[in-house]
Amino acid sequence: MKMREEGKEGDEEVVVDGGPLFVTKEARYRGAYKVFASTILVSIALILFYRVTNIPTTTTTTELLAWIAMLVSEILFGLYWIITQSVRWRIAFQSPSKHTLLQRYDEEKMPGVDIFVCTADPILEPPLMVMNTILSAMAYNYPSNKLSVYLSDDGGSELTFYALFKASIFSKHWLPFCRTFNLQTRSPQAYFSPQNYHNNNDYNPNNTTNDDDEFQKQWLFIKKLYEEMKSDIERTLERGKVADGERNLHKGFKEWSLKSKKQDHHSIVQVIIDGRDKNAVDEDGIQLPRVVYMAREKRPNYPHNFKAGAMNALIRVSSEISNGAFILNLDCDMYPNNADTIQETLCFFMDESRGQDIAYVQFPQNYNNLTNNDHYANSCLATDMIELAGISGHGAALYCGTGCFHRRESLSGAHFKDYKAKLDHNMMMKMNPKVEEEDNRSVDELNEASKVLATCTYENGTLWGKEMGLVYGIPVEDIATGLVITCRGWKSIYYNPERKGFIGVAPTTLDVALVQHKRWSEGMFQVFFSKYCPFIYGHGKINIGIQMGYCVYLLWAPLSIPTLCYAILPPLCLLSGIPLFPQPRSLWFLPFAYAFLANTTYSLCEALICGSTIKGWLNLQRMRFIRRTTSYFFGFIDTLKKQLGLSQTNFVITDKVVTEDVQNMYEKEIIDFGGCSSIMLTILVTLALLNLVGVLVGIIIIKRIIIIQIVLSAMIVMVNLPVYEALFIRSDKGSISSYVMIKSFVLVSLACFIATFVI
Ligand SMILES: O=c1ccn([C@@H]2O[C@H](COP(=O)(O)OP(=O)(O)O[C@H]3O[C@H](CO)[C@@H](O)[C@H](O)[C@H]3O)[C@@H](O)[C@H]2O)c(=O)[nH]1
Ligand SMILES: [Mn+2]
Repeated sequence: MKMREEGKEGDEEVVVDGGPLFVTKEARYRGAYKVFASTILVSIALILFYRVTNIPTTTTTTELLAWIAMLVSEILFGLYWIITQSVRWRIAFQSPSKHTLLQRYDEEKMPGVDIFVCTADPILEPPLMVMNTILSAMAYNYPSNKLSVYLSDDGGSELTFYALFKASIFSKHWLPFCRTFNLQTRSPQAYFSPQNYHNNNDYNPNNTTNDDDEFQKQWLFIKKLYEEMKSDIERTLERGKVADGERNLHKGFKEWSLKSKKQDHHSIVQVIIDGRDKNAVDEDGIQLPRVVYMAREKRPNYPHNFKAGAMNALIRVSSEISNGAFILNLDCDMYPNNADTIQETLCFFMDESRGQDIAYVQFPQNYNNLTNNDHYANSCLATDMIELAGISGHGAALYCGTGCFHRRESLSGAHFKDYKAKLDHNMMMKMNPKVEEEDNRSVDELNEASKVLATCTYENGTLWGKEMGLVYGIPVEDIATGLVITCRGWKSIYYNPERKGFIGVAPTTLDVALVQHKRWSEGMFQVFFSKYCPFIYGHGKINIGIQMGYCVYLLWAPLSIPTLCYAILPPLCLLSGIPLFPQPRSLWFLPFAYAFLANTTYSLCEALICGSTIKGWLNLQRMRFIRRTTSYFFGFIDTLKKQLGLSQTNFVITDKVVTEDVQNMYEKEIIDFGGCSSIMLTILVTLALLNLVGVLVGIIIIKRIIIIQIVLSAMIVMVNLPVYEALFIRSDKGSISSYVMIKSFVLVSLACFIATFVI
């Protein structure tokens, strides 16, 4: 097949053999979806019409207020529903063709790729886990002289440095092993886990025949080496410092000879494996990729801007050392799970006709520790398979902070039109891409030259964090940065391949899950409130579908308000006999029933299509309720506080360590309420009890006019069954304390008293 393409500049024609490097397909049945969505839109309109035309005029002010609160809630729910539509109109799937890429470009023409791994705390993020990410990144199926792996350590810890040093030694055996047996899973921990042998075709001792002696021997040997590295790293972590004897093994340890604290130390850059060194080879004599350790300078009176600050320092340091044309950004727990991912991704960037304007390629976040029914709803199946692909249908992707490949120029701040002009200029001048001059500096010189770029003062008076690099001041630096890049005229790709590209660790306690969602909802609402609000900042720059797509997430926090209204007002009004919904006999009942049933059925079907179970879907409904009434609510309050200048941006790191009893509870899919903050639990329990009382009272004094309220409260009771269990039946560590129970009882009694007797 031949593809002809008009050269954009002049009359030159580019003729490419073998077709494009990737194709985009759109999902079918979108027309049917639009028809369905219009019926819901009609029912929303009818509901609002009913609310407005039936405002109670002859009754008490309380009733009037309750009615107005319901009206406002329904307006907000309705608006949010409308916002979530654009991501369901045009769902795009991408398929790259790496074989075409490999035919067209040989190794020499492949661009440099720099991989950034961020870690921040050796206790919350165990160095062994981080090293598994590093090792699988080093083991990518990619010419090693074009590959550099950077570890940013915001913990500034010699323990992490020690682990990296150990991993660099182990890699000399690990990389040849991966290559020889063509493994796909290249994180040693994942490869050696029993699970892997179950669901992977990778060469392994269980499915090889007897004549594979060589493999068996190697496997045992490598496994032993891995176990040794693991115990060295873990022993050192337990001891809390590197043994004196081992400090002499690498001169980098000298950096810690002065007293240095996590938040107070000078900048450290150590090239651990020098990609140019002819002696830096693995056991097969093949060149190793470059490995660099960086801990940027931290001083108590300098804001360090969390992960965004670390990334920006990495951008600068890497530009000094390797200056790869593409950058892969990984959280320390997200290990590469497919050895060919780089080649697949380059298909997007290097496609002759559509590649130029692509700034980044984002992969979905996947986890390897989910339970069957995913009881903390960590997996976001519909988000990954539909919503993000839906934004992609409009030509953009959300940058989600990990599992994302960037073009160096766009991440550093270039506008697409400037980039394009430069590119066209170079083409016109028939200039070859600048041939990199051989860098003759020694490792020590490189370290020293790079250190300067990672100091606290380096960014003073520069545009870093504003116009350059990742955006500062927002806890979801990733989302904000992606939006800014998109508004600079770049396109981006969301790619969800069949074999997962990256796999990380999902929260295993309710507390961690809720704290994470609080940071996200708060951060995203801050984006909405900031100058980056997609409707304003993006106006005229990105299409409305993308603007709406961003707001699906940016508006999580305010969604807490109508949800709380819906969870509090109906049961309270039940107690005082105030009807808030039309009677079942009235025709107005229909739009309410339809909107509810149709939406629920749709969401269930969508979840099942995306691979969820029915129980998993129910769990998602529960977690949504819990998140909206706690995490999002606090995210909402804190955003307002921040707008008023009462609080500052914070970043609570997700704990990635799992103790044994937590793990046991998690595997049995029992919700661990134990560690949750008492105020979040009080809200949860109060709402659960209030609705329980509502249902009971409703059933006793059953009146037709309040049937919808009873059903609504009954739904909330159903969703909250595990809460009652943790209150009244369980007595383990993960149950709810009697302190919280008493507080909530008092609150509910007070509310009931007021509702029944005062109103
Ligand atoms: O001061 C900091 C804080 C965090 N991190 C790193 O940032 C990453 C993400 O932190 P984590 O606690 O795991 O947060 P998550 O909620 O799991 O992360 C998601 O959400 C974040 C924004 O809220 C993004 O930065 C992440 O990329 C995205 O995966 C980790 O590798 C951390 O080591 C730093 O490097 N420096
Ligand atoms: Mn994480």
